Amino acid sequence: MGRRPRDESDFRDRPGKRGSRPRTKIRPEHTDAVTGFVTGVDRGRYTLLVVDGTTDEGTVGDHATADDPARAGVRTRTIVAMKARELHRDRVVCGDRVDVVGDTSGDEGSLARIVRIQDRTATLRRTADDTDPYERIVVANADQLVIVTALAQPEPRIRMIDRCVVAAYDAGMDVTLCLTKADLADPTPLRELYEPLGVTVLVTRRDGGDGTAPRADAPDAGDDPLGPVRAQLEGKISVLVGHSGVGKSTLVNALVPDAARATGVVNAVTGRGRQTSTSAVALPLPDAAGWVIDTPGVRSFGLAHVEVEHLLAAFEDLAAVAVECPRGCTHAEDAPDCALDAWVAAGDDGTGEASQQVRAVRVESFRRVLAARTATV
Ligand SMILES: Nc1nc2c(ncn2[C@@H]2O[C@H](COP(=O)(O)OP(=O)(O)OP(=O)(O)O)[C@@H](O)[C@H]2O)c(=O)[nH]1
Ligand SMILES: [Zn+2]
Repeated sequence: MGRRPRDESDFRDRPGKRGSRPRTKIRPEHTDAVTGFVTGVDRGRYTLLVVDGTTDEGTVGDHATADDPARAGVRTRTIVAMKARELHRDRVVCGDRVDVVGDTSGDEGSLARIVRIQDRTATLRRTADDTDPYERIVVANADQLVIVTALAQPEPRIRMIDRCVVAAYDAGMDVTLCLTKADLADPTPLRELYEPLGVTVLVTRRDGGDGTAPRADAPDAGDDPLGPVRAQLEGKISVLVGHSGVGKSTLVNALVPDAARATGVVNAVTGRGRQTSTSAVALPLPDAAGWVIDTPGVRSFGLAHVEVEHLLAAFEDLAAVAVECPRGCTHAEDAPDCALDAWVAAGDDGTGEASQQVRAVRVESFRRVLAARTATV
């Protein structure tokens, strides 16, 4: 098993010619830095949210002590920043929390400086293709990947979904599968394929009313037609991916009423059209109930960097079993003496553990995404 290939964030760790002498002896402390939450990146200009400590009356309010501008209920203001030279080639991505100094007023024409990238909880990565060892971080610190897939028009592509699942689990993120266009096809087969993987499955359909807005395919949707979808997004940072035509824009526009305007703000700053932009953008859900990160440029993930053991770690029950595997076990279907097979064969031992069939489906599902890691699409 190879080491995880280096990416840009490892740049500073690279030993110099004379050992590990740091690049700069003394780094400025920047004790006056505030935390920014990166909501957009475009051509070296970063759109950030910072905590706005003042109230409407101009006095310092409770929010001054809040430290995370992405948290629900925190009052924020938008600023524009550039990367300080000391960050070298380190990439700042959507979802990052950064230390920012300089003019953080957000006034027109103001430009602050990002001096540090805070530790990331999750990093969603992609490579250009599976043979490319160079990986790029696409989004940082997201809680879940929401894979938007149409049940028809276009037809769902299992292999693509599996690959997204692998990328998310490798990143340390949860997975939600949002099946759209339930008015055209039955969601049951896909639900049965993904629930054993620990994936939350949501279903939406075209609303019978005005015909355009989607609604959740649940009997108890209540007043809010997208209630179950919103509940799954609440308080979280969710990355949405999906192929063209699956209804992702329809969904985002329904969830974030001023999504078009919000992305328009980014355009105003950069003078660049949304359609040609391939960078991710974070959109706030109403009532500060979480964030949706739209990824217009990301249609798939190269998985060259994903290690089997890292992926396995996302399947806690299987990982516990696999400690009994022979050294270097691939855990694939043809792996000799893989402990997962013995676990399935043992089935229900009368102690109330999962039955043989449930175990078999679980292992099969794991092996399917494991295979998708290296299969060509
Ligand atoms: N029948 C049906 N059509 C839908 C549904 N949701 C969206 N559509 C239609 O599917 C088409 C594609 O929807 P979009 O929201 O533009 O899809 P997208 O994934 O954003 O695609 P791009 O804009 O190309 O990235 C549009 O004609 C929508 O009206 C649905 O639930 N049922
Ligand atoms: Zn094994």
